[in-house]
Amino acid sequence: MSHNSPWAKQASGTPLRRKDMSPVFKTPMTFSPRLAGEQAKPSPSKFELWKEELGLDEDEEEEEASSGSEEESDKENDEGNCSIVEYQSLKKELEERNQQRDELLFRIKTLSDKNKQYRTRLQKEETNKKQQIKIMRKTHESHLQDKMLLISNLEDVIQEQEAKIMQLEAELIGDTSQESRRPISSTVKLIEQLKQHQQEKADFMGQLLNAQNELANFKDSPTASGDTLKSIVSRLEAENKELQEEVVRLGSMQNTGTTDTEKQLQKLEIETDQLQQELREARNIKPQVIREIQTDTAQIKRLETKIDDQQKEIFRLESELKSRCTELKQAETRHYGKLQGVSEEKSKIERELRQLRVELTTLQAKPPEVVTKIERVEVESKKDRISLEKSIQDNTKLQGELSELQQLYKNSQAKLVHEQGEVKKLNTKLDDYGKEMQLVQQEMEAEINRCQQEKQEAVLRAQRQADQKMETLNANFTKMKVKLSLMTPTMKDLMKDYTQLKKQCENMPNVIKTAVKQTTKEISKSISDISEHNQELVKKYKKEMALRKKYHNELVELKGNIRVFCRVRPQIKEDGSGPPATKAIGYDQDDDCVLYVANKGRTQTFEVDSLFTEKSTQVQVFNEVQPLVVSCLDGYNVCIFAYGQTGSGKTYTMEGVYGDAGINQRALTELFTIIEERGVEWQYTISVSVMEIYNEMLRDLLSSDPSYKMEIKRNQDGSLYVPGLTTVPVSCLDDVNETFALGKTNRATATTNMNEHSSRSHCLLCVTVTGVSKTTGKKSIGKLNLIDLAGSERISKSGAEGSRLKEAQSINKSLSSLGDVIHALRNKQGHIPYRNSKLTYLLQDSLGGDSKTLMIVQVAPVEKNVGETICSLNFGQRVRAVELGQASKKTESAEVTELKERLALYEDSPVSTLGKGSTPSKVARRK
Ligand SMILES: Nc1ncnc2c1ncn2[C@@H]1O[C@H](COP(=O)(O)OP(=O)(O)OP(=O)(O)O)[C@@H](O)[C@H]1O
Repeated sequence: MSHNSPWAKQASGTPLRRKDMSPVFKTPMTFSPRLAGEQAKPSPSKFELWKEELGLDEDEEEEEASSGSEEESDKENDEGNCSIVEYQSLKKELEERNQQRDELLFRIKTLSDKNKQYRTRLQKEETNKKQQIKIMRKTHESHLQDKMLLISNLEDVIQEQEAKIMQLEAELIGDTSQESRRPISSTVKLIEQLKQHQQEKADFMGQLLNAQNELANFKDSPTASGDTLKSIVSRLEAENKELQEEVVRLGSMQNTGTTDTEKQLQKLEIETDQLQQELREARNIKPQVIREIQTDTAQIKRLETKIDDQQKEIFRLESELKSRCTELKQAETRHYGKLQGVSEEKSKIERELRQLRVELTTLQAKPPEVVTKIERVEVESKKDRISLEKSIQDNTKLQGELSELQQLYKNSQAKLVHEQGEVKKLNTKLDDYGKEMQLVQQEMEAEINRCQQEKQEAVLRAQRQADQKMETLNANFTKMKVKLSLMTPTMKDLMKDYTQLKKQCENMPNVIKTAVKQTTKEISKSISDISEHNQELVKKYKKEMALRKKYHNELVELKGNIRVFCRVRPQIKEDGSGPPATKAIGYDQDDDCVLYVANKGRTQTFEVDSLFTEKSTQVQVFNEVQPLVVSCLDGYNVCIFAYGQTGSGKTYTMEGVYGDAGINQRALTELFTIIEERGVEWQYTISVSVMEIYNEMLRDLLSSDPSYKMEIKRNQDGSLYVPGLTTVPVSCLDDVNETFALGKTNRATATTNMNEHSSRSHCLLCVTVTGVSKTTGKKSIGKLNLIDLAGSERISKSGAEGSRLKEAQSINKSLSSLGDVIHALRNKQGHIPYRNSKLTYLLQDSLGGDSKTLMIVQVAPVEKNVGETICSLNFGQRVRAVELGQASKKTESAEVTELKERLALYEDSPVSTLGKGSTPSKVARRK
């Protein structure tokens, strides 16, 4: 953060006023006059400020408030306009300031971009530097490789020297005798060879030192790779070993030489040890160096310090070198001393030699023992000379070594200076970049400071303008206040009104609550009234419905309509499951004679005379048909037949199941009960006959030969009868059950598959009730036909073939004949086609005569039977429209009966018919 920042000022101990800190774009409307240092004045209300901001005309306000003078209003108007103009100019200025601020921000952004560019350049320079270091490292490596080559060359030279030494040794050992002959020349040769060896050794040492320096340099160089360092160290070790061996070898060679050389060798050995020590140190430093290599470029600084260390090391080496030079000088002086000693000895020996020569001459005459002595002395003097020469050679060699070492030192120093120069260059570059950065930063800071100053100035200017604005506003406010004082009486009135209204408003929730309560009460009361009314209406409706039914029944009675009941059987397991087994029949809640059938998304409504749902019991069904059944006791012909598709429950309704009897059994039971009740006045006889129509063949199921085809005949009075039909008198329920059982047995013997057969034939139970009044002798003959029709079935749907097809065709024929008859009756046609089928022909009396007829339409409740259900119900609707005319009782007086009996006897005609009302006790003809 720059020190020019306003926050910096605040921190320095002179706290900034809030006013100074407010942003340029602060709305003057929200500025507090107290903060502006103005005299305390009542602050304008929000409403006034809002008006001011919107620039509402003062004039308008005045017009609304009071009828003030026009002059005053004009003045105010001008002032208002003035303030708007000022406000707009302030706004413009603010916008300009904002633009300036944006420009400044843009400039700051460009500066920061520049800064980024500089940074990237710096990074580039750094990478260049790194590359330079890499290149340097590579050159070092190449240097090292050169050195290695040199070492290998030296090795070759050593080998050559070794060969030479070997030769010399051989010469020394093998040719002692020759040497004795040419003592002086061989000694000189040996000395020369030794000198050569020493020079070579010095060369090696020089090389070794070079290698050592290189190693030291390399050790300090952070750029050398760990692996190469490792290999170089190992190579140097090997070289060192070889050199040591060489030294040992040379030592052994010189073993025969002077003790000075031995000392020299010892010194060299010490040096070698030192070198080894240094090598070990280098090896110890090696991992550290590797770690240093692995660090990043930030270690450049460390490198610098290392360079310093190197310099120190160089100084140390210099001092070491110096000490070695002094040592060498000392050795030289020692050598000179020794040489002097040797020369003195030589002169002494020469002297002695001369003496000895003299002696020799004197002794030449003496025995050969003296000659050999002379020779020995000669040899000894030669040896001394050789050692002297050797020492001189050593000395010159050591001087050569020294000069080489100095040269090497100079070279390494020059290198060091060059590298230091490089580092300095890089440092200066870095300094330059730093300076550049500082300059940029300074520029930026100056820019930021300038911007902040401008900002502050703008804020101050805005502040001043806001103050001015506030002054005008305050003036306006005072004027407004005056106006307000003028307005006070009206305001008071208004306030009164307001308080009254407020009170009213406060009371409003209670008023509303009470009103709501009252209304709720009223509503609930009216609802209860309505529900009561509704209940009453429902009652009335039901009453009406009952009445309607009653009247309808009466009407039906009068008109002789065929009654149509409907029974919906419950769902059974044969219906299956899934969508086809869903229920498709619904009922009306209020009207128990209406049912709905859902078919393909549409609902069809059917009305019947009585409806029995799935829940209806056999008892309920019988209770409904009971009056009809009982009417046969009064001499009426009654016909009840069940119609419907296969499996819709016709047999269940008519015959019932074990333990839950159907209409047939219950009807007879009921008849017996009533007969018993009427037993005082009436004497009744009941006879039954059971028939079936199968494939348009009429069969007597109580006959001994049930397969015999029966015929239907007409009496002279027009009534129908079946000649030879078996009629069985029944007087109790057991008789009835026995008769039914016989009928069933005969039905079973007539076919191999009873069940199939039973559903494929129409079954008729004919009950004849004859009653005679015990008092008047009046006779009544009533007939009750209970018919279980075969199931209607669509051939295409059932896919019937063969005998099944024939059955279906005959059933459909008889049922369609029934339909035709119903159609003709309904349309009151002249000709009714009864004779089209056995069924219609047999039912002629019941359908067309004066009988009471009831059809029970049986339907299955599930979706898959909807088509058949609708067909059956449609048929029921047509049947229901048929008017047969009022049924009449079949009664005759005692005289008529007597006459009839006489006539019968006269005619001697057999009387055992269905239609004639013959005595049921009579046994069938064929029996
Ligand atoms: N109201 C009912 N309650 C209980 N089960 C019933 C009812 N109506 C019919 N069923 C059962 O439905 C099945 C078929 O009934 P039923 O044999 O009476 O039909 P159907 O119309 O006489 O057939 P078909 O024309 O083939 O002779 C039977 O198992 C029967 O017990």
